[in-house]
Amino acid sequence: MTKLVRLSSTELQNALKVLPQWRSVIRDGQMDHIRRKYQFKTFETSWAFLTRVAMKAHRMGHHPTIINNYNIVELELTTHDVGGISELDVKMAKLLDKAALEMS
Ligand SMILES: C[C@H](O)[C@H](O)[C@H]1CNC2=NC(N)=NC(=O)C2=N1
Repeated sequence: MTKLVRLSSTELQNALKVLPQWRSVIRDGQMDHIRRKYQFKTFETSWAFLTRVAMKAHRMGHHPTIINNYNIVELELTTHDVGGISELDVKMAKLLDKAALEMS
């Protein structure tokens, strides 16, 4: 794995062009994490998705913050080691969107 670096605002905005449902969240004046809300048909489908999220997180050693409310799942991604958002967050967001699409 290449060394992770914090993405600049421009780099992140470019990366999010292919992740239109993800938003960057500013905290203390700088980009802190990216987040996305998913809505599934049922509670069970939400948890089928979250099972896949958990397996990907375990494999990648990268763990989203997970909020679940029945059929709504909200995920947040940040890279603590760089104090912001890195390529790893963007890579994981793409993988999670692919998994969610397969669950729809
Ligand atoms: C030591 C361990 O691999 C690191 O702390 C990992 C764990 N999971 C992680 N998950 C996320 N989202 N960001 C991180 O920076 C991170 N770091």
